[in-house]
Amino acid sequence: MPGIQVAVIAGRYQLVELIGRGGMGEVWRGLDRHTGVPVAVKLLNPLVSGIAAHERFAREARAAAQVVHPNVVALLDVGHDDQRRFLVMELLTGHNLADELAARGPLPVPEACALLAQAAAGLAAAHRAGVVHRDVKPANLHLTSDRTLKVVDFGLAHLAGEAARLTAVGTVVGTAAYLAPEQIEGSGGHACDVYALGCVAYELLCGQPPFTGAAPQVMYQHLHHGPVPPSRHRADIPAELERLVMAMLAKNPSHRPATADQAAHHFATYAQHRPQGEPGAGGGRAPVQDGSDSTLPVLPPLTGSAAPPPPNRPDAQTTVLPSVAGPGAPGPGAWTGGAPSTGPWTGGAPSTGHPPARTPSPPPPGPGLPTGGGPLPPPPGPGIPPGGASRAGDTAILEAVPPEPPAPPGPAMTPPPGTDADRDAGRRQRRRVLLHLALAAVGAAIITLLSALLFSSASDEEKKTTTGSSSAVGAARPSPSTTSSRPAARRTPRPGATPSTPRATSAGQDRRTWLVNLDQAVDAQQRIGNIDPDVARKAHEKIRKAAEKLVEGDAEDAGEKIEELTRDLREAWRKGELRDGPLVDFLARAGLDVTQDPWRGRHDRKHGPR
Ligand SMILES: Nc1ncnc2c1ncn2[C@@H]1O[C@H](COP(=O)(O)OP(=O)(O)OP(=O)(O)O)[C@@H](O)[C@H]1O
Repeated sequence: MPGIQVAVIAGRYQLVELIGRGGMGEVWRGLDRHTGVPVAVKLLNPLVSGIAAHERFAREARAAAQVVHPNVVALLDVGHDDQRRFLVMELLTGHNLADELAARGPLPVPEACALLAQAAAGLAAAHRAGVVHRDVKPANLHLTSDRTLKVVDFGLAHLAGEAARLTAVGTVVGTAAYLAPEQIEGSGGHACDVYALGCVAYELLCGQPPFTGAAPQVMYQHLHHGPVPPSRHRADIPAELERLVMAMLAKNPSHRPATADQAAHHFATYAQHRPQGEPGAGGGRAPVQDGSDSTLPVLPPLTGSAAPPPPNRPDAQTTVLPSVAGPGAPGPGAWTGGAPSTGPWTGGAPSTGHPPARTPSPPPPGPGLPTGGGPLPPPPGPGIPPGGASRAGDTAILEAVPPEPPAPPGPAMTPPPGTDADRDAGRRQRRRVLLHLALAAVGAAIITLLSALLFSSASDEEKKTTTGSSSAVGAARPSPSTTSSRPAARRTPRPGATPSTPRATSAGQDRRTWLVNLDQAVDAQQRIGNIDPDVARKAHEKIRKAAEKLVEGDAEDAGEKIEELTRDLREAWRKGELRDGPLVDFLARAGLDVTQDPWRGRHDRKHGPR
């Protein structure tokens, strides 16, 4: 990492060997000189990290500090040394479950269940401490060399009582393949983690997560499709285990196991399961937890069906995605409250493979509230790798709901046509799509207003001499009809149009969240490589300065910083140092199209885009 000159952090932690690099910095094998104990030291890289990364780092420390459990990585110390923030954790040996899956494919049922029991136990401990992980996926489940599973990476966690969320208005963080429906809609509590663990269970058993494909399609499926029952992938899955996994994947959070402890308890039971005729299959450790449900399920005879070959599993990377609902995760009381009386888990209904009926979506925020919603439907999103469709695990800033439904679901997921229930379901689904589109349109207008607020504070002189970015804000505001068309990115701003300034006065926080979004868009652009590193570094720097100005209460200076940034990026685009990607789209959606010279139209680049 640039800037690391010394091998000892805070006079105590000796850096011995680099273990790996993540999105926020580096993790080193280290030695605590005071105790002689080997440790892992995570260092935030100040050069590549923006304000969102700083928040994420701090959040990881706060969340991990509150959870003490054998199935959760232990946080030992936190601090900063010169300019570098650091975390000290217990040093984990082994590898993560994503690597395990890649090496071995689907795991034997008892072994998968033993691991899932441990993961659920760790998550249950987090939930008891008021922490929701929100990014449960195989890569964040670490398997030590003695087969103890540890939940790691609380960088996206939500902490009880926390007022502000890390994610900006209109975004949801997580990894598309493991996102609960309510998380996609911008809300959710610990049931999100239960759902995500259900996705992991599915993947460990079937070799692929329940939904695959491009990220928008995967999110659409999380919202609207039922998963293919695991027994269609492999024959040796006990029916009760299938029922548990399908229940964890219920669209309605109240139809899932009420606690992660319950799931842990049942997985631990299935870990003891021995298929008939198979002596003592190895299951690894499966600690029985202090779950509230003491009724052990009876394992039924094995079912049998042909197992189709699993398609490619998408890489699962943490993603920043626009949500379709407003900010703020509801407290546990909003969606828990005891075992539900209906639903696939507690109601005793046989697993049919049909998605359970959705409860109404979380109510949209009232007027005036900062609502979410990606401003516009996805062009192929920023996460789309050059020359191909985006995948569920790709880094992306995408609409939560794709403008067009993906390929029709298979027969196991679709109720037979013609019944009243089907027609009702169809009507419900159409209403949901319309609601999502409407929310997306509202989100588009609001994010534009936020940027208008930010930029309208620039001085008149500045407005005259800039390339018209302020003017472009008002001119390029999307209308609701644009929700199903191409983004504003390719629309020419009208020079001279004036931005409209909303009367809302909670603009400080809104501007700040807009900046966080912008900062994340720079990160996302960097990940796909379509920005010169120096341009990216300067962009982060300007955003950070703008954020500082906002904190100081100087919105005008903050606006000037962003105007400068817009000019820099226009120039970078012209020189070929910035190409299509999440940052360009993000700015375009805010009415700041850096691909256009507002006076002459689209720039001619000196160099081709790719
Ligand atoms: N406590 C630990 N002990 C040993 N290795 C660790 C520990 N924590 C993280 N690592 C390893 O260090 C590497 C970097 O981890 P880090 O959490 O920074 O990034 P990541 O999880 O890969 O990405 P991101 O944080 O952006 O999601 C990974 O290979 C991870 O397995």
